[in-house]
Amino acid sequence: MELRKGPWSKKILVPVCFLIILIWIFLIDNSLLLNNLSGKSTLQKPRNFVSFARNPNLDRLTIKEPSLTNDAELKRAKVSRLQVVSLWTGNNSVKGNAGSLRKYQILRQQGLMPSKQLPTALIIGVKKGGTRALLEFLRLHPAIRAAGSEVHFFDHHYIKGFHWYRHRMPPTLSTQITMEKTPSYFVTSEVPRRVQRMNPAMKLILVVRDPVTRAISDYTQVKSKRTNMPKFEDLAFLNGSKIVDTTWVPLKIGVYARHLERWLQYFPLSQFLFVSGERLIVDPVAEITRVQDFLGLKRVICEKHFYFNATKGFPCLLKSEERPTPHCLGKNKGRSHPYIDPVAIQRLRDFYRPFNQRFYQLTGMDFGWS
Ligand SMILES: Nc1ncnc2c1ncn2[C@@H]1O[C@H](COP(=O)(O)OS(=O)(=O)O)[C@@H](OP(=O)(O)O)[C@H]1O
Repeated sequence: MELRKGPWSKKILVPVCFLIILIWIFLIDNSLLLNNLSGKSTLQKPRNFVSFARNPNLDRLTIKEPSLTNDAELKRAKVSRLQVVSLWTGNNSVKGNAGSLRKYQILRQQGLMPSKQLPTALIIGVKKGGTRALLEFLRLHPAIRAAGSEVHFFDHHYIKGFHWYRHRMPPTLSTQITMEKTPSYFVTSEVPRRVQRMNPAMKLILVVRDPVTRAISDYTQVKSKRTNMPKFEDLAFLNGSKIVDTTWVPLKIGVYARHLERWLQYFPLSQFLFVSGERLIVDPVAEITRVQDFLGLKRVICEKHFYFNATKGFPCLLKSEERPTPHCLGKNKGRSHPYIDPVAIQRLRDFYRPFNQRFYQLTGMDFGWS
């Protein structure tokens, strides 16, 4: 049928064309956005953490789809295909710039609402081991979301219940891992049983550091907040003798084997990853790679995220969840330590030696503390 020419047909044709172009732009835009959200990231199988050797094939491993037995699982599987999206919002609520709000709009249209979940991985310690550095580095991964501050649920707030705990967590998608770090968990006797009761499959990450330097670091922290702090040597040995005061908490924490033995009554070794606090400083990527593998995540965090700050003497981040510019951890991380009598240090090394050896035996890793 021939379309009649004239001013009337122009009046219809122009808005119709305009409308078609608008719809077309909208569809293209959304499909691009959804492609981005659908994530090219592939989850990996967790692997045996004991080995330091890297397996290049791991990059291509994918988690097998579980057998789908009912509608709910089928729905979940569909959802899991829309993989990782960064939920970097800087706080616990789903706020953000126009771009991220738009992402959430699209996610909602897909029936994907981020929600707060209980953690499935914990950094349990040790205090002054480098736990903050590890957590901040891990937060660079779009599939990891972590509570910003120490939650202390399993030691201080257990009575408040799982609802309280879950509420402290950031919102996540089903494909993201929720985590938190509270270094006192490792040394608090009730914690392993409580964690096991909540989730027997919990992944447990322990950052360890030479127990002598750890104790000095612990002491330095307390000293920075207190005036008239006795000397380290006076606290570490009983009444000016050569006998180590094993009741002094900064020294007790360093008997890692004892604490680990307690945890091993509740969790198999395969659920632990032991991170070297020393290596986290000299080669952060090596340690972060092990953690990503342990968590079954794609190796996203790499050399390009770090730079070495010579003034601070530590690796720092080029950008992070909170800040788009290069920055280091706070002033209270990487403090200089006071002078300690080398004789006292040697005595402490002798004290820790058998416990360290036992720890190496238990973990299957030699951390090289002399
Ligand atoms: N990248 C980077 N920047 C700064 N500091 C770093 C880093 N990596 C590891 N560390 C070491 O982390 C030590 C503090 O450990 P934690 O974060 O576990 O301390 S705390 O338990 O949370 O208080 C801290 O101990 P001190 O050196 O005694 O301050 C550092 O040695």
